[in-house]
Amino acid sequence: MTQRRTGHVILGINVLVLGYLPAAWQSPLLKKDSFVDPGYWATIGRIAERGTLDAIFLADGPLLGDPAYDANPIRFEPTVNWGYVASVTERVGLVATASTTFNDPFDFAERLLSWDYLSGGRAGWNIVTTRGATAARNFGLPDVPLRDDRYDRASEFVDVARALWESAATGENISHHKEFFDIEGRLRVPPSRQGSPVLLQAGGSPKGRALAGRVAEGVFAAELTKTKAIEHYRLVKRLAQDNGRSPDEVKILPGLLLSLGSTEEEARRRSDELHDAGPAAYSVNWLSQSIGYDASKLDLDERFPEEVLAAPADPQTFQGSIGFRESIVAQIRRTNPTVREYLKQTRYTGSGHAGFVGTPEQLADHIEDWFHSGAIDGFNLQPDVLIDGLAVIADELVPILRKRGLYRHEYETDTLRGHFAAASPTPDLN
Ligand SMILES: Cc1cc2nc3c(=O)[nH]c(=O)nc-3n(C[C@H](O)[C@H](O)[C@H](O)COP(=O)(O)O)c2cc1C
Repeated sequence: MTQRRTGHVILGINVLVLGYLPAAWQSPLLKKDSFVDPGYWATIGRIAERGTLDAIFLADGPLLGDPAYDANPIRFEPTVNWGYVASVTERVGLVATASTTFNDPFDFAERLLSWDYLSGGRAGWNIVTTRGATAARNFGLPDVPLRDDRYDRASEFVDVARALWESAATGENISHHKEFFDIEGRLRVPPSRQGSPVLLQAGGSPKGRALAGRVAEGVFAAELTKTKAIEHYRLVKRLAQDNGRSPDEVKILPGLLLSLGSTEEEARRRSDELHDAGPAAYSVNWLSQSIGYDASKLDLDERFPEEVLAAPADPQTFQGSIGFRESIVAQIRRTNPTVREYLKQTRYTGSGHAGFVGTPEQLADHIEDWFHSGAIDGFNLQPDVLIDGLAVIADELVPILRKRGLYRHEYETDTLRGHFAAASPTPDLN
């Protein structure tokens, strides 16, 4: 697909609190308590809005993260965090990740619609099913339910939430009696300016993609190569069509890890310095939990054994994300590195998500290429250190994209759903 597309890309920021690299907290621009400082969060919201960005995201799980592979183990609950940021911004969309495994749909639908209403119709929900026993133990379970069961509940959960949001508009009770939930009633909250929150989805297993095709208006994806990204882009858009929807109704937004500098050398130096300032075992631990194999047992100077790359012994009980795992394994198979080479490589190309190290001009080239190749509708950008990385996006990348006709000059709408609808339509899928 090489046709030139009309319209503009979508730009989201997965904030990851202080940034995606574990050394982000060492930035001289931060205070020791920035991650919980309302002033920090107001600044992030305002910089995003200065760049007329579409949305800021918060990835999340209901647990204290493990610093061995989680750069930001402590976070506020996302809807509350964004509720505060909504009060100091006007246009930027705000996306909160929340679990369908560990929430109650009535309570959650009411909380989300309340927040959506109060933000002026800027709320989005990133639907996830949560991985890992640590989260499960916070809810009285020894481990999370099996993946397919989690997605069955997710599917019904989303149906209930949507029906309840509908009830806010019609004033009629819903009567839902199915496998997971029994609900007779309606919400007391009024519909928001955009009707109800925008639905996003993250998770690339077959059931994850099926859910996206059926209900999601945006997908937060993990793509390491353009070829795979194009394949998955077309797959999810087709799934939407199979559900009687227009492919435009679901926007595909892979994550992209960023280290930016005013020259390529400066960007590489920044990336190297930040990586070197983080815990030595971080990338090995990250890889281990992402592929479901203890990578510290691998010989650093050997290539990855086939048994590590083959499908996880049991995809149902494998704790990580199938979507992430697939994209990492595809990358390893493509470049066939030793373990040491892979860990070095991922400094610049990303681990799970693709990575980009370079200048804002080069980043604009990359976005333009993937956009016109039909691989993305936009990116969910993930700066190494958020506070200055975000400023470079707003003040340097965005003006370049504008000059190239790839981004709008001002907000065209004031709701998140409006921002998505105003972006580029899907190119011809045939
Ligand atoms: C790009 C991407 C981002 C994700 N972000 C989160 C997240 O923030 N919180 C979470 O619980 N799960 C997240 N997940 C999805 C989970 O890992 C998911 O809850 C579950 O394990 C199923 O994922 P799967 O369909 O890829 O196997 C993400 C998945 C992908 C591919």
